[in-house]
Amino acid sequence: MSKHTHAFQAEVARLLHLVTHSLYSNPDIFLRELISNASDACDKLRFEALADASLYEDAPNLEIRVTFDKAAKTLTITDNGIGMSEAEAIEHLGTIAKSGTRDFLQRLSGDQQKDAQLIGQFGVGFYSGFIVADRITVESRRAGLPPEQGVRWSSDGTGAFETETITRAARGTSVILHLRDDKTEYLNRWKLKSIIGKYSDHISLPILMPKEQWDKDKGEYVLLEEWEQVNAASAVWTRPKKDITDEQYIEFYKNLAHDDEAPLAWAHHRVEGSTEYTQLLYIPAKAPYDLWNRDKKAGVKLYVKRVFIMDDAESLMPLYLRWVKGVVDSADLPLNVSRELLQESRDVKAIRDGNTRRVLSMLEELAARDRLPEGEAWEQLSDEEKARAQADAGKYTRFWAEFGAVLKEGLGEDFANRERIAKLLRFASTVSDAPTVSLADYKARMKPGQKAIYYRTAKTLAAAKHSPQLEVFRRKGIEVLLMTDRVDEWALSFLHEFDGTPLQSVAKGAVDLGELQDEAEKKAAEEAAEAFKPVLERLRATLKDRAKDVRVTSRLVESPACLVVDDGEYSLQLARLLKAAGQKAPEVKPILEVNPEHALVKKLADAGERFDDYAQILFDQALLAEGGLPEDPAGYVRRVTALLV
Ligand SMILES: Nc1ncnc2c1ncn2[C@@H]1O[C@H](COP(=O)(O)OP(=O)(O)OP(=O)(O)O)[C@@H](O)[C@H]1O
Repeated sequence: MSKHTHAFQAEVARLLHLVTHSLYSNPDIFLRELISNASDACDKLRFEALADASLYEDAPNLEIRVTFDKAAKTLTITDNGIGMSEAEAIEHLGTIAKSGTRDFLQRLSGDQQKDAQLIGQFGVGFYSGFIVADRITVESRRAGLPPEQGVRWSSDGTGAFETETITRAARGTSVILHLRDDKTEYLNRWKLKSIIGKYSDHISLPILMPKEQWDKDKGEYVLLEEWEQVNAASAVWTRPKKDITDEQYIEFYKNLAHDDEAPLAWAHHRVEGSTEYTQLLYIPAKAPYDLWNRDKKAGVKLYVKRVFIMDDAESLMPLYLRWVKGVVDSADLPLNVSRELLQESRDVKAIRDGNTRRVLSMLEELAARDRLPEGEAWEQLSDEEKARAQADAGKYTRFWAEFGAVLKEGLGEDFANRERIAKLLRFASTVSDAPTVSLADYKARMKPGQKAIYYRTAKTLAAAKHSPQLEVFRRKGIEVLLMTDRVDEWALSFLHEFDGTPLQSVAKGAVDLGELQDEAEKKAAEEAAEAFKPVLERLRATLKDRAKDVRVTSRLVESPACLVVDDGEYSLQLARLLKAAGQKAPEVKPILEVNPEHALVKKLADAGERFDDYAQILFDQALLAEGGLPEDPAGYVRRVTALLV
C-alpha cells in the first residue's frame, strides 16, 4: 500500500509550533481534548444513524477506550464513532477549516504569556496530542465504508504528515500517541484514571480502561484483557442537582467553553410545562476574543433526548446573549430537527424565551450580590452566608466590564425584557469614573425638582467629562451619566425613560432645567438673548452653511460655545461613528449655542471686519470640543494664528 506525504497547511504548522513549545502549562489537558473529540465522533455517528441505522454495523454501543503499552511507550485513545475516510483525515487533520481558528491565529501576539491565555480559551483539539507525543498515528475507518478503506495517518508534528490506506475491521478511530521520553509518566493507569476523573467525568459515553493486576514474576502491574468503566458516563445536566458538585459543574463548563477560568455563575433547571427541557447555562468570567462578531455562533449546544443535535444553536438564545455557554436538552423537539425547522418551531421560541429569562435572573442575582451588605444586614448573616456573599461580591462588576456593552444591544433587540435590561445597566457618571452607577442609583441621587436623567455620549471618558455641555450641570451639582461605548447612542434610542423618568442627552435640544433654574437665571437668559439679537443674526448669516441655528444658552459656564442637535436627531458622535463604519448617515447640521457671559462672545459685538473669522473659530472650537474636526483645518489654523500674532 502506497504512502503519501502531505504538507500541513501553514496555519496548522504554526499551531503545532505553539503547542510543542509548551504554551500549555498543564499538559494533562491533551487527554481531555482527545476524549472530547472521541465523544464528538460518537455524537456524530448517533446523529447520522438517525437516518441510516446500518451505520451502527454490529456495534451499537458507543464507547471510548483508553489503553497504553509500556514497552512501546504508546498511549491509545479509541472510539467507535463516525471515523474518517482517507480524504477526511487529510482534510481534518491537515488543515484548519474553521475560520474562527484562523482568526484566532492572527490574533496571537508572539507574547507567550498572552498567547497562552488566548490558546487556553480557544483549545487546540487534536493537535494538543503533540504536547506529550513526538509522533501521533491515527488509524480510522469511516462508518459505512468497507474495512479495506481504512486510513493510517501519521506525523511527528513538524512540517508534514503521511497517509496510507489500511484494512481496519473496527469502525471509528484510534489515536496512538508515541510519548516523548520525558512524558512516560502517562503510562500509568492510576494517573490516566485520575485525569479522566477530573476532566472527562461528564462525558456521557462510557470511557473504558483495562483492569490491572500485580504480576509477581515480573514484579509490576500488568494490564488485563478485562475492561472497566472509569467515568460516571451520565451527562452532567441529566443528573439531579444535588448529586453534582461545584467542581463538576465548573469542569463541565471549562470543557464546553474551552475556558480555563471558572464561570461567574450557572443555572441548572428542568423546565416543565407546555415544552419540556433541561437547561444548564453559564455566565463566563471573561469575554471571548471575538465577542463583537455578531455572526459568531452562539454558545448553546442543543440535545434532543440526550442525543447531541448541534452546536451553536443560534435560535436558542437572542443575539445579545450570544456569550452565554451551556446546554439545552429538549424532550419535545424531533430528533431530525434542522436549523430551518428550529427557526420556525414554537417549542424553540418557548425555550429561547425561557433561556433569556433565566439569564436575566442570573444577572439580577449577581447584581444584587455585587456589593456586600453593610451594618445590621451583614451582622445577621450566618458564617456560611457571609462567605458566600464575599465570594459573590464584585462578580457583577466583573461581568459588566466584560459583557456590559453587548448586553446593551438587548435594549434594541428584546422589547419584552427592556425594563429588566435597563435595571442591569451600569454607567460612569460625573460622580463615578468607574461604570458602577445604575439608573436606580442615579434616580436616588436626583436633585429635588430634577425632571430627567441626564447623559452625555462621547468617544472617551475624558471627552465626555470635559464637554462644555456639562458645565451648567456641574455648577448645579446635577449628576450626568457618561457613556463611551459605541453602542450607547443606538441602545439609548430605545430607552426613552426609566421608571417614569425620561432620559435626556445634555447635547440634544434646548436645556430646560425646569425648576432647577431660578427665576433670576431665567430672566437673565431672556435679557441676554434680547441684547444679543443683532449678533445672533450676523452669526446665523455667516455660519448659515454650517449651523442650523445659532442661539444663546445657559448651559455653558466656562466655554464660549458648544454644538447641540435637536431632540430626536442623530448626535454628532453617532453620525461620525456611522460614517466611519461606512454607513449612510444623514447630514446632521448642529445648532451653535453661545455663552453670552463669555469674553470671547462679548467681543463679537465690536469685532468689526474680524467678525467672520471669530464666528468660524467659535464654531470650529465648539466642534473640536465635541470630538469632531473642522472641515477646513488649515483655514482654522490660519485664523487662529492671525489672532495670535
Ligand atoms: N476521534 C475522531 N473521530 C473522528 N474525527 C475526528 C476525531 N478526532 C478529530 N477528528 C476530526 O478532526 C477535526 C479536527 O479536530 P480538532 O480537535 O483539531 O478540532 P475540532 O474538534 O473541530 O475543534 P475543537 O477541538 O477546537 O473543538 C474534527 O473536527 C474532526 O472532524
